[in-house]
Amino acid sequence: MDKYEVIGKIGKGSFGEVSKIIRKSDRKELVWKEINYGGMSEKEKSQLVAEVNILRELRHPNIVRYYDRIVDKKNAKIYIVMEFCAGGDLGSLIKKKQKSRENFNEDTIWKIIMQLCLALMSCHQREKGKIIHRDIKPGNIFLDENFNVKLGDFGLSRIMNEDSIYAYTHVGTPYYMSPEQFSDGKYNEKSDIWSTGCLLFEICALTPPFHARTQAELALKVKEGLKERIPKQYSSDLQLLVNAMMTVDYNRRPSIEEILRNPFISLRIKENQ
Ligand SMILES: CNC(=O)c1c(C)[nH]c(/C=C2\C(=O)Nc3ccc(Cl)cc32)c1C
Repeated sequence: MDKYEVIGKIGKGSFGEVSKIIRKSDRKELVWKEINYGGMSEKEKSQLVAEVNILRELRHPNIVRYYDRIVDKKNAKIYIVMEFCAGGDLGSLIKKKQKSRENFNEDTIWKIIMQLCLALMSCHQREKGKIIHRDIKPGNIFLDENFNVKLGDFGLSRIMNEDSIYAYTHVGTPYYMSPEQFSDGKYNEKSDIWSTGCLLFEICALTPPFHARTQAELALKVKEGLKERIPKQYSSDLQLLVNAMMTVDYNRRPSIEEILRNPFISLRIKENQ
């Protein structure tokens, strides 16, 4: 713990508090996420260790970089040290745009979604077995000082799923839950594609694709898949991509490889690289 100086809390990550820290050896700005494993079963604890080990090996410019972990046995806490993203989370940025009624320009949207697709590809195609995120949402995507997009909490959410007591510490309507998850709780890499489609819709429309007062109502709307068009200022390419990613039947929903093979997508990647 004394390798780092704590600056202060900067956010409530999905499964624990995030604080900004400074590494004393080189004054590098970092963050750590504090996870209290006190109430965890042995199974959950070993799953947490497995998830952190997966996080350690993920190296991609669009995935939040893992640096270190500290286990504080006395207080039953684990601190996961990760890269600092000065731009904060995409959720806050969307809220700001909503307030100022200012839409993202189309080029920025393509840059964001392409980086996310590249992050997803590196995890869905991982040779040691695909990693599924399960919790893609604006609050889990971070921006660095150059507006590069970083997917956070990769893999951690696998242990913190609905049957974990920790899953309910973070509230919020599951706006991005896929039809197959609502139907039979089945989750696969196509579910990450659905959530990314919902995210793309929200970046364009500055509001989630489905609104409901109850989860039951949300489930119905999601399974119907009926949503508004994205604002007409955007190209049909963008609308086509949202529609493809939000295909209700996951067997017909494109894989990340298919999305990145699509000409109007791959062209944008080349333009933005
Ligand atoms: C108001 N909060 C912020 O502006 C903010 C900033 C500048 N950074 C963050 C969050 C993270 C950050 O900077 N790096 C992170 C790595 C993993 C996770 Cl789960 C979160 C972060 C936040 C929430």
